[in-house]
Amino acid sequence: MRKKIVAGNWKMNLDYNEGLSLFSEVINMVKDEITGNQQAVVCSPYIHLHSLAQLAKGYTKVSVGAQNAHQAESGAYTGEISAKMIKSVGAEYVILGHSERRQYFGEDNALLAKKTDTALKNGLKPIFCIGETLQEREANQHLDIIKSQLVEGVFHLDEAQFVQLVIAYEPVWAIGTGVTASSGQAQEIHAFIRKEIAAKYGQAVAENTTILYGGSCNPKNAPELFACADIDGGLIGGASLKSRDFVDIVKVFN
Ligand SMILES: O=C[C@H](O)COP(=O)(O)O
Repeated sequence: MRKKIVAGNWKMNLDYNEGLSLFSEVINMVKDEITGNQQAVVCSPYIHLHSLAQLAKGYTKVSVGAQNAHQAESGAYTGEISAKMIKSVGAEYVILGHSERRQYFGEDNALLAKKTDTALKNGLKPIFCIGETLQEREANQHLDIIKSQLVEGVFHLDEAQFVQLVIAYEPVWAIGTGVTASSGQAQEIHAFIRKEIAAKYGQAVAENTTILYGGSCNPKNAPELFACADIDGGLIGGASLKSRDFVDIVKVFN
């Protein structure tokens, strides 16, 4: 049975104190309300990571992650943060390849392949994001785009490495727009992703890979999305900034 995960991506929001109080609320709600085996992951800005990891100690259903990591182990990269640093403060996950990193910071599949290698080498679990733009979908290129993101970004990994990954499908046109992919559209792509993983790593690996949906996911639409056979949770942006909404999404798997 593959792991169900709901990951919050705070993006560049919340100062230090705001982040700590939101996270404390999340922990308290998860402690009291989560009855299943699902995992809540909070991916915060770097400044919060150490404190959040301390607060999460002893709460096995809540983990902490970063939103990016550099591809190099260390060195003269002013302003950057390494995977080893992230791991050293107690984070378990790192988001890689988010469409905002691809769009605004020019991150391409080749760079993301290196970032994935470095994250894994340092014991972080990448939440590897893939997804097409509206233009690509309208041109009927979405399956090709998603396949190339997988092939060029993560299919160089051996099986032992690949099983550490979580994949997140985020159609770019659904991120922060209020337009969610329909459950049918999302399921179609998740099934496609699982089929590609099966072709590369075999059915057993594919069956055990957690594939998240992201893009305007909220407590209202999450139940229908998460009921789909190949959707194992969500990567949540805006709704993760409200403790009640985020935990209500986590609770879908109760
Ligand atoms: O990482 C999260 C996604 O970008 C989704 O963001 P959103 O829930 O605000 O649409």
